[in-house]
Amino acid sequence: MEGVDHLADERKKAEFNVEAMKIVWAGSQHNLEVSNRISKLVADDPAFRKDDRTMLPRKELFKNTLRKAAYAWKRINELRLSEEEASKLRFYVDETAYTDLHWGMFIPAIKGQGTDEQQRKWLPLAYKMQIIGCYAQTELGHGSNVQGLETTATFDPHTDEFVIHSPTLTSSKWWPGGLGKVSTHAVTYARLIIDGKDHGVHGFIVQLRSLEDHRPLPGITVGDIGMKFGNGAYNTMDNGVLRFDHVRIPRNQMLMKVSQVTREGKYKQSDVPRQLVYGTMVYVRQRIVADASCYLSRAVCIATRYSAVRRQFGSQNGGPETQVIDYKTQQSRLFPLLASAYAFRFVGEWLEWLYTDVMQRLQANDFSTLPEAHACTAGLKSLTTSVTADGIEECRKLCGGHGYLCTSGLPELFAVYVPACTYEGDNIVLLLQVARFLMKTVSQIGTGKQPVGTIAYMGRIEHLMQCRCNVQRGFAELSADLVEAAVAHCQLIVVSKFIEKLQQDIPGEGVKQQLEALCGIYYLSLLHKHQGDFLATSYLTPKQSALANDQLRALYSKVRPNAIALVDAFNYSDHFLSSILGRYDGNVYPKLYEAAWKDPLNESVVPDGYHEYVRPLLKQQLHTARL
Ligand SMILES: CCCCCCCCCC/C=C\CCCCCCC/C=C/C(=O)SCCNC(=O)CCNC(=O)[C@H](O)C(C)(C)COP(=O)(O)OP(=O)(O)OC[C@H]1O[C@@H](n2cnc3c(N)ncnc32)[C@H](O)[C@@H]1OP(=O)(O)O
Ligand SMILES: Cc1cc2nc3c(=O)[nH]c(=O)nc-3n(C[C@H](O)[C@H](O)[C@H](O)COP(=O)(O)OP(=O)(O)OC[C@H]3O[C@@H](n4cnc5c(N)ncnc54)[C@H](O)[C@@H]3O)c2cc1C
Repeated sequence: MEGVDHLADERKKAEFNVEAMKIVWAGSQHNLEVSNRISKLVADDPAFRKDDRTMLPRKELFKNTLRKAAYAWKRINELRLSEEEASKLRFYVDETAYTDLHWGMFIPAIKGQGTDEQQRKWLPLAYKMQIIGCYAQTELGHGSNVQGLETTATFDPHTDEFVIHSPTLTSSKWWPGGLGKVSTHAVTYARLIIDGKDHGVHGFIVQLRSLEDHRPLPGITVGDIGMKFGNGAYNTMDNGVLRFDHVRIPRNQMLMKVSQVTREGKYKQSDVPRQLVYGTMVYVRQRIVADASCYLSRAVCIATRYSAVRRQFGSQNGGPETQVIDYKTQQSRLFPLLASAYAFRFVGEWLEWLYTDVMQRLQANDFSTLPEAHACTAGLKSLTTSVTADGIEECRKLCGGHGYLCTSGLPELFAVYVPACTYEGDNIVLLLQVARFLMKTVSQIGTGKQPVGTIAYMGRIEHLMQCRCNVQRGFAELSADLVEAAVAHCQLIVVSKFIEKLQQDIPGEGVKQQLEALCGIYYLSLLHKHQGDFLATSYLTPKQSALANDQLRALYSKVRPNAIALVDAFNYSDHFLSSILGRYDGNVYPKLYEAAWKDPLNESVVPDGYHEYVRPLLKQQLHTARL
């Protein structure tokens, strides 16, 4: 029924102030106000329609994305939106586009690795979108191993230029978003060669296409790498391939904050760690962690609302069947994901703080916290994206058959999100970085160096203090176990940041109690999942393990009446969710029925192809039957 809130009874059960929880989720009253305003702006504008996305053929889909990106830029300028508002607009438009790489990687790379002079030259052009850039690092044969890149940038002292070249097929740049069809420029990573000596990988600004007619410049071969997983989803992005045939660029287009090449061809290293060349990746990993809670909460919102609408079995005396959300099995799959969405929100806030702190220290030439920042961004990126990708798929299953329909919103959400486990660092490769950091810490504890920050706890573990280990010995052999240790370390960070959040003043009736329950669900469900490890290492007795499980079930019951209100607190509009199963009013069945008839296949009663391919079969059967 139109206009009726089918979830109204559920909402009445809430034991906390939902408006106050919205503020906690948004981060502040101000953030909530901006979110509300920009979300409405997008939802009310038919130019941002997205319900047809999974039906469009690639070329049409891509053109549509170009139109939306241009329109979004026009609105940002017309309405004089601030950077914060513009980035919210991007969030609510909810469509991956070349602009993500322009704003999210090209500009940060120039800011992080360019000299002041280079920033003065390139940033104003990029900010006005008079040039459009991408981040061209990965190659056909090399992704995770950045030091293994093959593209070369050879200094020519006669002309004061670098010659950018792709010496082999495997050196072709492959994957960069925005590269395939749109970018005019790329921050390109290549091996710096001076006088035959290889100085390793550095970043260079290279123009790819003419600013007049958009054609590739001489020596450049560029195009899109083809369709990716899922309908709609990441196919709005032009991930590209790029080859250089001795392309010349002026010397001052090497990004020279970390190291420089002089007019005479001398290589000079600044007094900063070479890892700053990887700085853009650290920035984006931190952004990805913040985003994980958004994607997971979307899926959880859909699955929770639908689980309250859906009924199966358990009818008493002809009454209604049981809401599937009341089954403990459903709760044990759904509520830990609900708790994870909140947990990732808070750890994302903390990571943003950590990143800002590290950047301020770098300005003052204090590089001491860089290794921890790298380990935290890499590890949390890996943990949160893996849990979120798996969580979206679990939410699809929680919605039964209807979750498989594109109109549930879940298939596209999964398809667009799952590459986050790979891009910006394969999740296992990143966990190995964390493991290396942990092993290094252990090796230093023995020498009396007290660990601080997120690894401070290691200094309090008795047997680690006795440990005398070498970072590399046995590392490869034990790497699968070390990856598990790295995940456990990251989980500890998430849990401790959730607990720290609870120690803050949190206004709003019942809000803190709900967050305490969710925090309990988060760590107890982890404890339950890994109880074998805890029992094997005698950190828990079987009795304690059983008690923890009892407590977990009790918390599910505590959260159950609040479940709908807890997902309402995410404050997502129906436009943003783009899911019939996740509709705010729970009016699922009539809308599913209505949507089916809008499918292009139902435009005609007799489908295209019937007369060519079906009718002849039927005729043949009639003929055979008569015989
Ligand atoms: C006003 C209008 C506004 C409009 C608004 C629009 C807003 C839109 C904004 C959108 C914003 C953001 C979204 C961005 C979009 C995101 C889309 C993502 C697309 C994807 C992009 C990519 O994938 S880019 C390519 C990413 N590639 C990788 O991640 C490669 C992974 N590999 C590596 O990082 C390295 O190779 C690896 C670390 C694995 C190994 O490196 P190597 O040099 O070989 O190092 P090691 O020998 O192992 O280590 C040496 C020491 O260095 C330390 N270390 C390594 N990395 C780092 C680092 N990053 N930082 C600091 N330190 C590091 C390492 O620990 C070792 O230390 P030790 O002390 O010697 O042990
Ligand atoms: C949608 C999407 C967008 C992207 N956008 C960009 C972009 O804008 N710019 C850009 O430069 N790149 C981009 N990339 C590329 C991306 O960064 C790489 O794909 C990523 O870094 C992983 O590298 P790889 O593909 O080489 O994987 P590989 O390293 O080849 O991984 C393959 C397998 O090997 C394993 N493996 C690799 N090394 C080790 C090891 N040392 N020990 C144990 N196991 C290992 C991995 O765990 C994985 O299972 C994008 C990729 C995708 C999918």
